[in-house]
Amino acid sequence: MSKLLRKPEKNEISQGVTIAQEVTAGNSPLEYVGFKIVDLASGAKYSEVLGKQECCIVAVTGKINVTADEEVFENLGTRESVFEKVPTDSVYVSNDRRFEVEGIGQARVALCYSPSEKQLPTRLIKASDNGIEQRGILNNKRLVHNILPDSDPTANSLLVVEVFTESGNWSSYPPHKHDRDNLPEESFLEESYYHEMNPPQGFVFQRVYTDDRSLDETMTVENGDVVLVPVGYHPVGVPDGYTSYYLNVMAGPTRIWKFYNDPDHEWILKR
Ligand SMILES: O=C[C@H](O)[C@@H](O)[C@H](O)CC(=O)O
Repeated sequence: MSKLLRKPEKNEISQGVTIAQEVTAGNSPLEYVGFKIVDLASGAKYSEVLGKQECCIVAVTGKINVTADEEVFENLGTRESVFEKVPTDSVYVSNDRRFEVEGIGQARVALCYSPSEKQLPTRLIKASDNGIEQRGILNNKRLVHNILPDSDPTANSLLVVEVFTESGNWSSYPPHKHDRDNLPEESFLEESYYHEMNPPQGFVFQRVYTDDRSLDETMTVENGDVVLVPVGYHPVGVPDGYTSYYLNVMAGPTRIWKFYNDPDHEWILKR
C-alpha cells in the first residue's frame, strides 16, 4: 500500500475520545502540515496545549463546545453528515495556547495544524464566514467551502478548505501542484486530504505524481482515509454513483496558494 495513504486506525485515548487519524512530522513525510481526526462521545473532552503550532478545529459532524485559553465557543457545528453540503463552524487557535473540545452528543472533529511563531487572536470561523465556490465545468465540477483561505489573515501559515465532488466528476483537476517555493509562478504548500464517501462503501482514485515520475502513486481511497501530498500533482476521480468529500490542510513557507497546472492537461480548461 502506498506510504501516502493512511487508513483510519481507531485509538481510544480516554473514555469517549478516539483518535481515528493522526499525521505528524514524526510519522509522515510532511514537515509543515499536521492533522488529526478525533471522535468524541457525548460529554467527552479532548484537550491539547499547542507549542509553536497553530490549529484550526473543524466541527466535521455533530456539535461541540470549544474552549481556547479563557475564550469559550458553545454549540458549534451545523451538520450530522458532511454530505448535507452545508458549511460548518471552526475555531482558529494560535501557537502557545491551550484548547479543549467537548462533544455535545457524538461528534467528529478535525484538528488541522501548521507552524506558527507569532501568536494571533483566537477566532471563531462561523459557517457563514466560509467562502463558497462552484468550480469547474462539464465533468470537472466541484463545490468548495473555503474555511481558511490565503485571503483570510487569521492564520500564520495554515490553509483549510473542504471540497465536494459529485458522481462521475474530477477535482483537484486538471492536475495541479504547489511544490516549488517559486513565487509568483508557484508556491510550496504541503497538503493532506481527509476523505469521506457517500454512500460510505464508495471509493475514489487519487494519483500523486511528479513531472519526472520519480513519484507516481495511484491510490484507491476509501471512507475515512487520509492522503498525504508532500509534492506533486494530486487529482481525484469519483466513480459514477458516489459523492466525494475531502478536507484539505495546506501549509508551507509562505501562506499563498499559487498552484501550477500540469501542462499536458491544462487544455481541458479551454473547452
Ligand atoms: O490545492 C488544493 C487542493 O488540491 C484542492 O483544494 C483543490 O484545489 C480542489 C479543487 O479545486 O478541485
